[in-house]
Amino acid sequence: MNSQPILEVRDLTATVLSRGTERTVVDGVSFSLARGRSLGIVGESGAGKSMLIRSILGVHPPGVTMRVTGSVRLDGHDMLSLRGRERRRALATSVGMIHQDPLRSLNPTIRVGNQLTETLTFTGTAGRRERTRRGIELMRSVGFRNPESESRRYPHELSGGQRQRIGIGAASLTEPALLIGDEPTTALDVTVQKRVLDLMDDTRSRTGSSMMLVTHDLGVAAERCDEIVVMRAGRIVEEGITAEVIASPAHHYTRALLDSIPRLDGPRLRRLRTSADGALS
Ligand SMILES: Nc1ncnc2c1ncn2[C@@H]1O[C@H](COP(=O)(O)OP(=O)(O)OP(=O)(O)O)[C@@H](O)[C@H]1O
Repeated sequence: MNSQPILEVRDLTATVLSRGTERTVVDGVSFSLARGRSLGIVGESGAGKSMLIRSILGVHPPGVTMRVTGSVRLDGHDMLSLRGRERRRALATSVGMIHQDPLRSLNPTIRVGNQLTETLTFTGTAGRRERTRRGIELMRSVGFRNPESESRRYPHELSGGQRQRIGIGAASLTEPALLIGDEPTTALDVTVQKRVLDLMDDTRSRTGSSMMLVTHDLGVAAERCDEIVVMRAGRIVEEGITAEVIASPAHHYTRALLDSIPRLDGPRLRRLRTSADGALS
């Protein structure tokens, strides 16, 4: 078995360039993720979690010019040196991406079954009949009871949880080495959140994928990930094995995030102070 980490990020720095000004949004980030393991990227809004993922994948926000330096080795690909078609091919075969709002990534005019199998068309892995069969099989595996008829629906005809199931199905279609969830359950209500996270866990056990889970919720990362990276203002302030970070957080910001996790047995919660309050450094 390949013992190389699935992802190795070294000194990654991303700077947004706009009208003669520069703003560093990811600042000297280094970490690695072993194959088969799961990593939670945690931090408040604006900490740089999404920009970190974008910089790793080389997918920048539309209309934004960015300079990215450092190195990213993903499933054997030297990501920062890849361009255009080569990069898209590396992403299509090695990475499955699950977004916060699957409506953003689903085409409203295409039936969900057809969208699911689009990736297979792109990677050229199967003929039309085989793709349809795989799409239906996949919908069943992500919890649809009547996939033959449900695959003919349009995205707006599904609930938020069902759409996220389609998102997870699409992300796992090619059994990628790395699944990335960018706040995949933030838009869902609590009971649906648990089912979607369970489905991601099941999918990982089926495909053997590693996982990066981006979330502002330390509780979710603590429950689902082997390791945690805590980000603040573009930097990593704490990282380690989940159980150790939770048992004895070294950084006061991690302690503040921990204090803000709702607990049924605990005292009333304090609101987490954010950078906007200016009190945490
Ligand atoms: N399109 C953009 N153009 C310029 N700056 C941006 C853009 N998107 C994000 N930023 C800036 O980059 C920094 C990091 O934002 P990022 O979206 O990565 O944070 P985040 O931790 O993912 O937060 P959230 O969970 O709210 O998305 C912020 O200061 C933000 O203002």
